[in-house]
Amino acid sequence: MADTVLYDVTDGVGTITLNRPDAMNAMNTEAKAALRDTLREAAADPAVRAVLLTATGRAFCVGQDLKEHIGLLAEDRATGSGQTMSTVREHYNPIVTALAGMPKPVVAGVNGVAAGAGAGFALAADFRVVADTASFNTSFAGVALTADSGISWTLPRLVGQGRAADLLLFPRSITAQEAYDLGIANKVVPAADLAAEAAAVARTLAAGPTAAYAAIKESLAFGAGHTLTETLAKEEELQTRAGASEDHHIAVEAFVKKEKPRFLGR
Ligand SMILES: CC(C)(COP(=O)(O)OP(=O)(O)OC[C@H]1O[C@@H](n2cnc3c(N)ncnc32)[C@H](O)[C@@H]1OP(=O)(O)O)[C@@H](O)C(=O)NCCC(=O)NCCSC(=O)/C=C1/CC=CC=CO1
Repeated sequence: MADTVLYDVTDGVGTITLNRPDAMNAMNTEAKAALRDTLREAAADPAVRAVLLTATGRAFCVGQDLKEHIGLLAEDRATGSGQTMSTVREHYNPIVTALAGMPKPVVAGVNGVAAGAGAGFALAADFRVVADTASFNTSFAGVALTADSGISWTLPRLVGQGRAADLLLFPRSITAQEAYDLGIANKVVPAADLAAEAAAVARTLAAGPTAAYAAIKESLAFGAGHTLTETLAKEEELQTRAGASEDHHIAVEAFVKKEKPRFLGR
C-alpha cells in the first residue's frame, strides 16, 4: 500500500504531501494519523525552517473520507459506542493545532479542491498559494455537520463573520479567484506552476529569521483573543526575545554594511 502522506526535508523546507490521489486525498484513519505525526515531527526538527503542505492528484483534500465514515457510523449504530466523532479529538484537533502552532511558517500549496476539513487545513496555514483551477468548499452543512478543523476560528478572521456564515450555511465551491478576492488565497498561480511557486515561497521563508517568524505567529494568535493592553505586553515579551536572537544581530549588522543577511534561524 502506498504511503498516505509523503515527507521530505530539503533546503530547510519540510514538504508534507497528502497522497491519496485516487480518493481526492480524503482523510481516512491512516492518513489522519500520518499527517498528525508528520506535522509533529516537522515541528520538532530544527533542520525544518518552513513547512509546505500540499497534495498529489487533482484535489488538495476533500476532508473526512466519507466512504470510510459511513462504515464507522454503521458500527456506531450497531454497537451504540458513539465513538465515530472521537476523530475530531484524536486527529483533526491535533492536526490543526500543529499547523497553527507550528513554530515556523506553514505554506499551503493548494493544488485542487479543498473541502471540509481539507479547507480547514489550508486555512490553518500561514500563507496559501493556490492553483487557478483550485477551489474551496466548507462542505460541512452539506453532510449535516458543523464546522471543525478550526474553520470557525480561521474563516471569520480571514473573511469576516458575515461572509463566514454565508460560506458555512450555503456550502458551495468558490473559485481560486473568489478565494483571493475574499482574502482566503494569498497568491493565485497557473496550475502548472503551483508546485514550483509554492516551493519557492516555502524556500524563501525557510531562509528567513525563523525565531522572529515564530514570534510573529505567536503574537498574531495572541492578539486575536486579547485586549490591546494585553497584546502590547505580549509584544514586548516577544520583541525582547526576538531582539536577543542571533538573527536580529545578523540583520542589523548586514543592514548597516548594506549587505544581504544570511539568517541562521535562531
Ligand atoms: C465538491 C467536491 C469536493 C468535488 O466535486 P467534484 O470535483 O465534482 O468531484 P466528485 O465527482 O464529487 O468526486 C470525485 C470522487 O471523489 C469522491 N469523494 C469526494 N469527496 C469525498 C470524501 N469526502 N470522501 C470520500 N470520497 C470522496 C467522490 O465520491 C467521487 O468518487 P467516485 O468517483 O467513486 O464516485 C465534492 O466531491 C464533494 O462535495 N465532496 C464531499 C466533501 C465533504 O463533504 N467532505 C467531508 C466534510 S466533513 C469533514 O471534513 C470532517 C469531518 C470531521 C469528523 C467526523 C466526521 C466527518 O467529517
